[in-house]
Amino acid sequence: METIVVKKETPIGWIYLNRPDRLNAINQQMIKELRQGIDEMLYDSDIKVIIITGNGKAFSAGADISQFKELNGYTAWQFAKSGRELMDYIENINKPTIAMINGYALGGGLELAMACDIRIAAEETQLGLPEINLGIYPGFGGTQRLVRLIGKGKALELMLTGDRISAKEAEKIGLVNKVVPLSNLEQETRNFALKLAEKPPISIALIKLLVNQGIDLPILAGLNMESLGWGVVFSTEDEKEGVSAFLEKRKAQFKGK
Ligand SMILES: CC(C)(COP(=O)(O)OP(=O)(O)OC[C@H]1O[C@@H](n2cnc3c(N)ncnc32)[C@H](O)[C@@H]1OP(=O)(O)O)[C@@H](O)C(=O)NCCC(=O)NCCSC(=O)CCO
Repeated sequence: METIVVKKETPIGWIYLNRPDRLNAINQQMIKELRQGIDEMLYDSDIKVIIITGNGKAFSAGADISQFKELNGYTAWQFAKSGRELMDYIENINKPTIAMINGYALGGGLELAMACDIRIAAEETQLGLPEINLGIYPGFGGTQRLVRLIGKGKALELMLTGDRISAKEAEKIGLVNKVVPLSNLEQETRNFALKLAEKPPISIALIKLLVNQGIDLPILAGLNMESLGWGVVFSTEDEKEGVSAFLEKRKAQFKGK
């Protein structure tokens, strides 16, 4: 693959956006290769958590603007659709994902980070959806995901102004989960991933499904899904192990069964 690098550090799967001279701008090829990289991690049962990050001085500065001049109405629609479908796919996979954000997370770069379950950013990071300054608007799911993450008022402010905000401000409004010094970014993200890797995978998959699908359902439908899901978790070996470990005062060892 030319635009990303994948590295397995069991139980963590690392995916590096790898166009550093273009600040990891997302082109059609990267969209295709990201899907392949995600699938490689998804179908490897030894990989429990996926971390997406950027090589060089940015997570990603967004969609590749140099391709925009070639787009017409139809191909622009197709490009946005393929980027947005990638983000939907990442959001809904049944393994946890972490965006490890360094430098810039702008436009499609922030939309990719928002499709991940957890965002950990270095202090120097700047985040934003500056598409409006190009005479367009966020097209990889940003208009929908940002509202759901931080609420309508602040989401509109960020999208209408196109302003960049600091990592600290992003943490304050709930856009990132954690801000750390750049020198600690990799280790803190790894530690977070290892913590998630110890949790029962079936519970993780169900929590993701309930949250991601439930948010768009009438609350009673979501609550019913939650109750029904107990029928699934209570039929797993991990539930037996978790409850036994508590009663026997030992640490549970989950197997994803
Ligand atoms: C991120 C910025 C603020 C960084 O500025 P700076 O440090 O000065 O670095 P640059 O010289 O601008 O960038 C280095 C190099 O990368 C190219 N580049 C940066 N971003 C992109 C991009 N999105 N697409 C294509 N290429 C990009 C830049 O042209 C430079 O190339 P050279 O050949 O060396 O000149 C600044 O780069 C910036 O503001 N970038 C654009 C951010 C943006 O508008 N993102 C939204 C894109 S639209 C989108 O994402 C749609 C999906 O919703």
